[in-house]
Order: sequence, then C-alpha cells, then structure tokens
Amino acid sequence: MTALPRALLVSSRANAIASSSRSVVPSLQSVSRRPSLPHRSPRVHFAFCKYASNSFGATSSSQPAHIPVIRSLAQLRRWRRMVRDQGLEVGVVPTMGALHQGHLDLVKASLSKHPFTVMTLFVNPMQFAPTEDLAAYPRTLERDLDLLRTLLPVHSGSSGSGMLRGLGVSENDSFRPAPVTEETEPPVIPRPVKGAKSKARDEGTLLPPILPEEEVPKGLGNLVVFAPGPETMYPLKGDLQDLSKKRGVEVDVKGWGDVMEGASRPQFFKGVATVCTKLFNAVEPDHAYFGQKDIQQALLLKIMLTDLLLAHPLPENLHILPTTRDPHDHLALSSRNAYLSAPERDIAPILHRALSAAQLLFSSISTDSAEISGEEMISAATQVILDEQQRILDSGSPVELRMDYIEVFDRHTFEPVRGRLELGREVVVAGAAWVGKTRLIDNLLLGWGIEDAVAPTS
Ligand SMILES: Nc1ncnc2c1ncn2[C@@H]1O[C@H](COP(=O)(O)OP(=O)(O)OP(=O)(O)O)[C@@H](O)[C@H]1O
Ligand SMILES: CC(C)(CO)[C@@H](O)C(=O)[O-]
Ligand code: BAL
Repeated sequence: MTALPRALLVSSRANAIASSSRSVVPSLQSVSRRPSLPHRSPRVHFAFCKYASNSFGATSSSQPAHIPVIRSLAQLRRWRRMVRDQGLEVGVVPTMGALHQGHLDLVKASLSKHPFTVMTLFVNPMQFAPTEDLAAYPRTLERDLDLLRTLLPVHSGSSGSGMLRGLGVSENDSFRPAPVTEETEPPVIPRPVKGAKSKARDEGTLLPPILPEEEVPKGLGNLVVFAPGPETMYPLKGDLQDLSKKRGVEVDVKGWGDVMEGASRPQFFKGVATVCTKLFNAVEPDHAYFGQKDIQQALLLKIMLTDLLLAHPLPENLHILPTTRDPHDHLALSSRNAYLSAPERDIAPILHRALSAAQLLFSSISTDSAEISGEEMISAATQVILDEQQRILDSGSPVELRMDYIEVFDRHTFEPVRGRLELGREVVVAGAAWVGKTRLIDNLLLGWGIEDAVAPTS
C-alpha cells in the first residue's frame, strides 16, 4: 500500500475507532446517526479535517456524516481524477444495496485502510436470468445511506464541510479544487440552485435525482456511493437479461463461471464479470473488497483480473473478507434473507449445519489420519439436509426445503474434488439450497484461509 500522509493515517484510524463501537447493524427504527465520539485533540481534529469532510465534532450543531451519491460517470471520473491528483488510494466495495452488517464490514475494512472508499450500488440486470428475482430484489437506498452513516463520524455543521476541496460530486457543482493549505478555511461549496439544470452532460443526468434536491450533496467525504442507472452501466442499452438478445461486450470466465453457482445460474457469472469489469473501469480502484459468502464470485473475479491483465485493482489487491453471520445460529447474512418468512428463517441455518458436517470430516484427515473423500464430505452434508427435510415433513410445517447442490472443489481450479483427500489440500465446500422461494448459498474454506486468497491463481 502506498504510504499515506500522516493526517490520513489519523483519519483512517479515526474511522476505525468510530466504527469499532458499532459491530451490529441496528434495526431500521433504531439507526442512530450520531455515533459516540472518541476523545480527540484539536490538533487531530485539524489533521483529520484537512482531508475529509466527515470530522468528529460533538457539538450541538453536529450533523450526520454526509455521503455523496454519485450518479453519473462524468462525476465519478472527475472525483477520481482529483483523488488521483492528490496521490490518494481508493478502495471499492461493489454491492447491490439492501445493506446488512456483511456489507458494512467490507466498507469498514476499506475505510480503515484507504483514504477513500467508493461503495457501488447497482442492481445489475445482466446477472439475473429473466426467470429470476430482479424486480423483487430489495431496493432500500435511504436505509442503506443511514446504515453507512453509522460507520462515519459526525461532522460539525458550523465549521464548514467539503474539506476535500472541490471533488465536485454535487450535480450542480461547478467548483474546482483550491490549493490545500493548513491556514485557510475551506471554501464553501455552492449549494445547488433549486430547479437549476445540472452542468453534467452525460447519461447520468437522464436519471431522476436520487435524493430530494435540498439534499443534493453539499459536502465531500471519504466515503462516496456510486449508484449508476442501467443507462450508465450499459450504454448500448438493449435487452440486458435475455443474453441471447444482448449485444455488446460480455465477459465470460470460461471454466470457472460455468460450474456450481454458474451451473445453477448459467448467466450469473457473465453478468457479474461484465459489470465488475465496468465498475473497475469506472472507479479505477487500487483495492477491492468482496465477501467470502460469495466465494466463487470473489475467486472468479481474481482470475478475471489476472487473465485480463487488469491493474485496477491488481489481482492481489482484491481482498476477500470472512462471511458475517448471525451470531446465534450462524446463518450467513444476505440481502435475500429479507424474503424469508419467520418459519423459513428458522430453517435457513440448516445449510451452514450441512456444510459444517463436511468440515468435521475434513478436519479428521489431519487429526486421525483418516481417509476421507470428497464424495463422503458431500454425502455427510447432504444427509443433514435430508434429515431436516424429514423433520419438516413430520412436524407438518409448510416450509419447503430443497437442496440445489453441495460441492467440494479445489480453490484454484474449481475442479470437483473426488477420491481420497490428501493432507494439505486447499478446498472449499459450498452449497445452495432453496428455503421456500428463497435461494441461499454458503461455503466453508477447508485447509486454507482467506488471507491466502490474496495471491493470484497458480
Ligand atoms: N454475510 C456476508 N458477509 C460478508 N460479505 C458479504 C455477506 N453477504 C454479502 N457479502 C458481500 O457483499 C458484496 C455485495 O453482495 P450483495 O450486494 O449481493 O449482497 P448479498 O447479501 O450477497 O445479496 P444476495 O442476497 O443477493 O446474495 C459481495 O462481495 C458479497 O460477497
Ligand atoms: C459483485 C456484484 C455487486 C456485481 O453485481 C454482485 O454480484 C454482488 O453484490 O455480489
Ligand atoms: N451476492 C450475489 C448477487 C446475486 O445473487 O445476484
């Protein structure tokens, strides 16, 4: 990682302190926009403020941290150019919104390591087959922003915001960066004039404003959200879901994208690889953060970066963070969990229990020199699901549980692991199951940890 100016180290640490006190996502009702404030000296405050608009300031005029929402490519590129001109690193966290603690953990990791973080929020039509849940997918932007604000320190409304001078992410911003000196007060970023037309002239301006006009970003922060519309991400337009009709570029990671999740959802990884290539091109991140929950996606993207010789980010700078789980029953957090009814939610942790049965067998390889095969691991996991199906039937519960697949695969090649497993083998046991109409996925890493995933594939 490039060395950071001292003030930025302070700001990163400050973010980490602020976020460490909030490890659990509050419910929608209880979201507080005012995290508790650590002690700080005025000097630290100054250093922090020099680079970021989101500064600590527990005064009566404290305001929730401001998170600019960038809609257009032109704005994003202007912002990116200015950050690059200052020699500062950017981390990206691609998401489809409907945030939960798993997403927040990724954003926190990026905020704690890099002076700037872009969280992208785009429900990508191309990765949803026409039969899938694109229309139903939860879209909760206001709530997402509330949750993101809990990661940031409050800032003092009176002392002026927009300390990252002129990064220009307001639709109406004509402001250009002023030279940063320690003495001068930050310039005031012009408020948008009501009803005024945006100066940006790219496709993003075709979209309706995402926030009421009076809430158009006025400050500039170290966390920004890039929430483009489909016209921005797919400028050639056309059919984005029926890939037989789609025209234009399609990124297909053959051999890695057509197994497991790719076998069950044949266009999924084409959609993911295509949109992530575009997002990487748009944001040009130095680092990217993905969740282990979607392990095949994260490893496949690393392979894609390697094979396309992409440098934003470099494959080794695509970081995979552990799956955030419900602390009580270990259900992997997922936006689609919102689809589950109460009785379905009670059944949902069964997938993790099934994978844990396979993990237990795997761990016996080292402890008792037992001979364990991939097939036995799959069968142990499958049996847990079958037993649960029987239990559901016997109990008269209306919940439907259906296994999609359980697989044990090599972490580099994605080849299924069959026959006896040798000691030292690095594999993944992954699976998908339907609980009612909700498809859940989960996985466990066996014989390796996510820190080993930093290296490109061998
Ligand atoms: N429980 C989790 N722990 C860690 N990372 C997660 C978790 N859930 C999702 N992520 C990561 O967040 C990023 C964005 O994922 P996405 O917006 O699709 O959320 P999701 O919860 O996976 O949604 P879905 O229910 O559609 O699978 C991905 O890198 C994904 O792996
Ligand atoms: C990586 C991603 C944002 C691409 O749309 C999506 O697949 C997701 O949220 O995991
Ligand atoms: N987290 C993966 C997004 C999807 O299932 O479409």
